[in-house]
Amino acid sequence: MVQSSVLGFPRIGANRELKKTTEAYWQGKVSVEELFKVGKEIREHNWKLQKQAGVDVIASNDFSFYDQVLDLSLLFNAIPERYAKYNLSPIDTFFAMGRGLQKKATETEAAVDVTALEMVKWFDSNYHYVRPTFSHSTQFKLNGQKPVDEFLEAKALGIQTRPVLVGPLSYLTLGKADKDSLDLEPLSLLEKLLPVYAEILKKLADAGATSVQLDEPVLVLDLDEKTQAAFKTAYDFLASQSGLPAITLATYFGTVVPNLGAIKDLPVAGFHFDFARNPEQLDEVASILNDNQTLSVGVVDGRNIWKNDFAKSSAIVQKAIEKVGKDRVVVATSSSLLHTPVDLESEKKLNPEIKDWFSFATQKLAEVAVIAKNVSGEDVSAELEANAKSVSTRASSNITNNEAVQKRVQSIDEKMSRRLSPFPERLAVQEKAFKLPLFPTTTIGSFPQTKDIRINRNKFVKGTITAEEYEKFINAEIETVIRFQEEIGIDILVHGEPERNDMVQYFGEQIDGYTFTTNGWVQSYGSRYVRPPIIVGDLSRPKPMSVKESVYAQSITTKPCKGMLTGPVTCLRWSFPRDDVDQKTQALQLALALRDEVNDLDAAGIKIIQVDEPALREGLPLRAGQDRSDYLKWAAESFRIATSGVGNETQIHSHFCYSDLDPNHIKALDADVVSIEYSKKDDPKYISEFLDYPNHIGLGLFDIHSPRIPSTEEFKAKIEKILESYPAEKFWVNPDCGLKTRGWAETKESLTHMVEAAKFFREKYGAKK
Ligand code: MET
Ligand SMILES: [Zn+2]
Repeated sequence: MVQSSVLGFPRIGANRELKKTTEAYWQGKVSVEELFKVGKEIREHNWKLQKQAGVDVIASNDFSFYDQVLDLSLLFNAIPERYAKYNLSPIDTFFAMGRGLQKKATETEAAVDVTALEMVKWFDSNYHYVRPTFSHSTQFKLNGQKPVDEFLEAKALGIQTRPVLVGPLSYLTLGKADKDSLDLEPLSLLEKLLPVYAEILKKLADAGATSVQLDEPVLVLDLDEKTQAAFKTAYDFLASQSGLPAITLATYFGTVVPNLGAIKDLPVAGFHFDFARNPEQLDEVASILNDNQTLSVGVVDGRNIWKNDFAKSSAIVQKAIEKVGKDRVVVATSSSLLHTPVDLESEKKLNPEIKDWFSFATQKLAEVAVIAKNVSGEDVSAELEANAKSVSTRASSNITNNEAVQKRVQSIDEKMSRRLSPFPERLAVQEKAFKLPLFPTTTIGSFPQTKDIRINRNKFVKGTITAEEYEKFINAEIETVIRFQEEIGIDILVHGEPERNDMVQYFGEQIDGYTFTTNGWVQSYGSRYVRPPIIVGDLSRPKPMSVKESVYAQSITTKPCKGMLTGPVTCLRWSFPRDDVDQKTQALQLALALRDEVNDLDAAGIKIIQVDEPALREGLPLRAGQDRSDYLKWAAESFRIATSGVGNETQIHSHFCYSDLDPNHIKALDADVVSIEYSKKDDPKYISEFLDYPNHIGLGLFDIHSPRIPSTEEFKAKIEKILESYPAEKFWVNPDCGLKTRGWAETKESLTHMVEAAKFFREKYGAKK
């Protein structure tokens, strides 16, 4: 019998239990015991679910209260001194590293004030991991034994699991040197790190684990020779230790072929590869296996929601079987299912025709099991037949096809993606029109999404308040936000986005060709989950989407107020895209819809329009090469199509966050002003990369992921430092990102301090002139 395997299951709980208790814990509303209890319930539920679905190899340690990479930093004691010094409990240290912590002193405890570690996108997904941060003083040692505890928990239920850990090379490569140790190369820590890996693996073996999954997704990136060679060092070392569990080395999200040299001859028990994304790598990866190594064939896609095509997947697995034999093949999900919603069955409102095309994490469990049975020769003809029917109905459905949209994409001409005049000319016109001071202050768009806002939105969705009542409520929210900004002296206002449940979903709901879930939550970072809309067909905008709110906001203030839109690439990346049409076509369809919206805003008198593209970087193909340059071209083209229908006097802004942005990627967008995440960078090298960026930039001055309030002095010091190398006349003052996840109290204080600091420099520089 061919085995089935799942590399990891969503840990948020079927009803977002994890979010609810972690947030309650942070607010001091539930005890740490309650927090741990809920974690345990989620894990147990997930394991049982997988067992019942007939999955043979079930992961443990795929659970985390925040992030699985941060789990390792805690486990290996990679805790920078600025956190360690407070002697918090392990879980509180963990949360402090993940989200920062600011606490007033009490009679028994000292005050705490520390920012979060850097958070970065997990490969090309919208999941964010907390970047391991090393310094010369990092002392790896085991700090707790979470993987063992969770293994034992499953074992107590009678479920033998395969613990999963990020492997040593990925852990180090995804990390960085801390500010105080910038000359430190993470990879140089390998020798010190390996014994700690061996120690935890040994403990797992002692607890009864016979195999472990070590995730080495960095193998799908471009790796230098040194890193490639380090695989041999690391896995030889682990193989030389006695009594460790058998290791399956797992990669996903791409092809490993360019790095085959790194894994050839590694003394591991088996490999896992992503064949959902790169089926063509089969021949080459199979050729490096020795006679005993197993081949885990990832065919059930962990990154999308489309029903698996059993015939296609079975054929891939069959081919693997022909190469290495039945007993060495395992049918698996392509990656952890972390990136998919938990259960399709909780969707009660989906059009049944469309619902039949989908498969969420829970359904994917059954899919791996069925494919495994099928290739083992068991009779699953009923399942195969039903599956083939769903797949063919979707292909021929008229929900997916809209001829008018297809024609419009075909007729896009080059002029549509060019602004009227080059930036310097636009700038001259805009300076006259807006008369902005030096260091203009602005925010990224959203203001706190209060409980009141959510309650009223729910009432409106449920129909317990009328559209008029809801509009009145939203307008009052907008007014509050406008008055606050006026009061503290912000220069370019925003309306605060209170009407938006989410920056992509809000637009998706108004674009034909999209569909939505009611409970399809996916973890984005920590306790922040998103409900990605699903692109099922050709995309078009039947009517204006955001004009009403923007016009209202502008009507109640004399200061310029930005119109706010989500860009085509971000709409695409933060949705589940179609898998039957290429991404470029989907982006161009979105670009045309947004172009109509930008033009409508402009015509309605909104003269500063921000089109956010925070997902631009994450969509970048993971390896350099043709795919990557093609992507950059169509991504920039989509943005420019969306924003080039307006005159020179209209100022186009864009915003980018959560990523290591390369200024070259954003140049081609030709936005007049961009804002980028900067608060956690603090790295002069990074500024210098932006020096020749011709247009204006706001370097984000504070971390909106953390409730921490920077003082005016802190803002001043930051600005001062930036001004050492960055020209004042191009410099805008703003936070890292939108404030929707923050509370009002900290938002007010932080922004007030930010504006005070900007005013200070305005005076200082004004005096110089
Ligand atoms: C993740 S980028 C967010 C941009 C959006 N305008 C906001 O302020 O929330
Ligand atoms: Zn942002």
